[in-house]
Amino acid sequence: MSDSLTRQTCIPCSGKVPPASEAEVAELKPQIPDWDIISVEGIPQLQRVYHFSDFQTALGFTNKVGDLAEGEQHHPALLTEWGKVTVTWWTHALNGLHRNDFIMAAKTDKAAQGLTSDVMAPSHQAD
Ligand SMILES: C[C@H](O)[C@H](O)[C@H]1CNC2=NC(N)=NC(=O)C2=N1
Repeated sequence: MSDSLTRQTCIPCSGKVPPASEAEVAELKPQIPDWDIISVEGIPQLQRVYHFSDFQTALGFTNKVGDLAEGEQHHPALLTEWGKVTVTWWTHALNGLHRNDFIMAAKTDKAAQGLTSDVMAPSHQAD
């Protein structure tokens, strides 16, 4: 069993490193079930929208994600709106997805814990 994504750290990534294989994506995606894989101008990206009760909380979360990004030297696109933050991860150097993006998505989920006003699906509710 692989270690949880939140306990892993990003590796420095250059254009020489291959993007995540289909098998790797199939292994990693279930660990971040609330994220979508979208395609922007042919570049696959991980995206999730988080909901908050006001702008201040959304901005606080944005800054938390910014701190995470600086710590790992892997940076997302962040769109902060009233009560809402859209986070998008991909690896610019590869024009695609790398394990680093899945690690950061999992860490982003952890950073959001206790801050969001997302309505949780029953399958994700804690006992
Ligand atoms: C030198 C520095 O580590 C690189 O330019 C990093 C910075 N942050 C990055 N962030 C993301 N998302 N993709 C990259 O390829 C990337 N490269």
